[in-house]
Amino acid sequence: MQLKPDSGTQPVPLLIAGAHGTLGQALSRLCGVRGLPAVALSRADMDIADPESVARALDKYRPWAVVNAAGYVRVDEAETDEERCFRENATGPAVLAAACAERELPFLTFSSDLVFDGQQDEPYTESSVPNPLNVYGRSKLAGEQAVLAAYPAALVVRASAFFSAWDKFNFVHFVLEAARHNQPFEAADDVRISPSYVPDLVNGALDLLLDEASGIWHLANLGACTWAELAHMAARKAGFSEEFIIARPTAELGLPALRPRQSVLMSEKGMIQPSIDDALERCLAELGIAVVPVSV
Ligand SMILES: NC(=O)C1=CN([C@@H]2O[C@H](COP(=O)(O)OP(=O)(O)OC[C@H]3O[C@@H](n4cnc5c(N)ncnc54)[C@H](OP(=O)(O)O)[C@@H]3O)[C@@H](O)[C@H]2O)C=CC1
Ligand SMILES: Cc1cn([C@H]2C[C@H](O)[C@@H](COP(=O)(O)OP(=O)(O)O[C@H]3O[C@@H](C)C(=O)[C@@H](O)[C@H]3O)O2)c(=O)[nH]c1=O
Repeated sequence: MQLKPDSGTQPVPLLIAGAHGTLGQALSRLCGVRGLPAVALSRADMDIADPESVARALDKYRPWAVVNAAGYVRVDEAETDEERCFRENATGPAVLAAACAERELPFLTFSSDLVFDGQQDEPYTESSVPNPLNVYGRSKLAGEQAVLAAYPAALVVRASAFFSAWDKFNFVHFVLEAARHNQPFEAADDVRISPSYVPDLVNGALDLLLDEASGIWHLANLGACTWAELAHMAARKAGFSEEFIIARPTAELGLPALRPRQSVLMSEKGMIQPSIDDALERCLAELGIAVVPVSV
C-alpha cells in the first residue's frame, strides 16, 4: 500500500466516482473487505463531467488510482435523453481519463455488453467489433474511445446485466419479488446475455487494476442464458414454483430501446469469472435464501 507522500501514516486512498450507485456501493464495500482504503464520491462531491470539480477532488484526496462507477444506466430513457446520457457516459469518463493521465494515476472505468449488435452467433470478446443498437450503447462506446484516446494506459472493463444481493435494482431481485407474491413475470426468451454478479465483477476489476492491466477487458460470469432462463434458474434455486414466469419475445415487452439478440461476453485475455450458476447460488445465499439443489 502506498503511503501519502506528505502524510506519513495516512494510507493513500482509491477514489471511487458514483458512490451511491449499485457498482459504487459494491466497490466501497469490497474495498473495505479487501483492506483497500477508499474514498467514494457522489455527484455532489465530484461531477465527473466537470473538469474543475474533478481537479478539486483529485487535489483534495490525492488518490493512488481512480475508479469510475458513475454513469447513466436508464437504457430505455436514454432514447429520448441523449444529451444527458452522453454527458455521464462519454464526457464524464473522458474528463476523468484526461485528469488521471495528467497525474499519471491508474484509471478504471466500466462499459457494457450493449456496445455490440448481436449479429454474430459466438460470444463477444475484447477484439470483437462494437456496433451499438441504442443511444445508451453508443454513449458507452463513445466513452470507451474517448478514454483510451486520452489515456491509452486506462483500464476499461465491459460487463453485462448486473445482479446483486446488495440492492434491489436488478433483474434477479425483480424475479424473486414476483415469485414471493406469485405475480406474473414476463421475461424475454429471445435475448441471450452473460449476466455479471456484482461482487465477482468488482473483485475481478480490482484485481486487474492492482495488476496494472490496461485496455479493454470483458468481465461477465461464465456461460450464457436468456433473461427467461435466468428467471427460471433463480426461481428454481430459491425453491419457488416457476409457473409465474411468462416467456415473451422482447418485442412484446414494449421496450423503447433495441437490444441485441445476444450480447454474451467472454474474455480472450484469460480473466475467467465463476459460472452464472455458481454466482446465482452465492447471490441467493447472500440473500439468506436456502439454495434448493437442482435434481439431475
Ligand atoms: N447496471 C448494469 O446492469 C450495468 C452497468 N454498467 C455500467 O456500470 C456503471 C455503474 O452502473 P450502476 O451502478 O448500475 O449505475 P447506478 O445508476 O446504480 O449508479 C450510477 C451513479 O452514478 C452517478 N452519476 C451519474 N452521473 C454522474 C456524474 N456526472 N458525476 C458523478 N456521479 C454521477 C449517479 O448519481 P445520480 O443518482 O445523481 O445520477 C449514480 O449514483 C455505469 O457506467 C454503467 O454503464 C455496465 C454493465 C451493466
Ligand atoms: C425488467 C425486465 C427486463 N427484462 C429483460 C428484457 C430486456 O432485454 C432487458 C431489459 O431490462 P433492463 O432494462 O433491466 O436491462 P437492460 O437495460 O437491457 O440492462 C442493461 O443495463 C445496462 C445499464 C447495461 O449496461 C446492460 O449491460 C444491461 O444490463 O431485460 C425482462 O425480460 N423482464 C423484465 O421484467
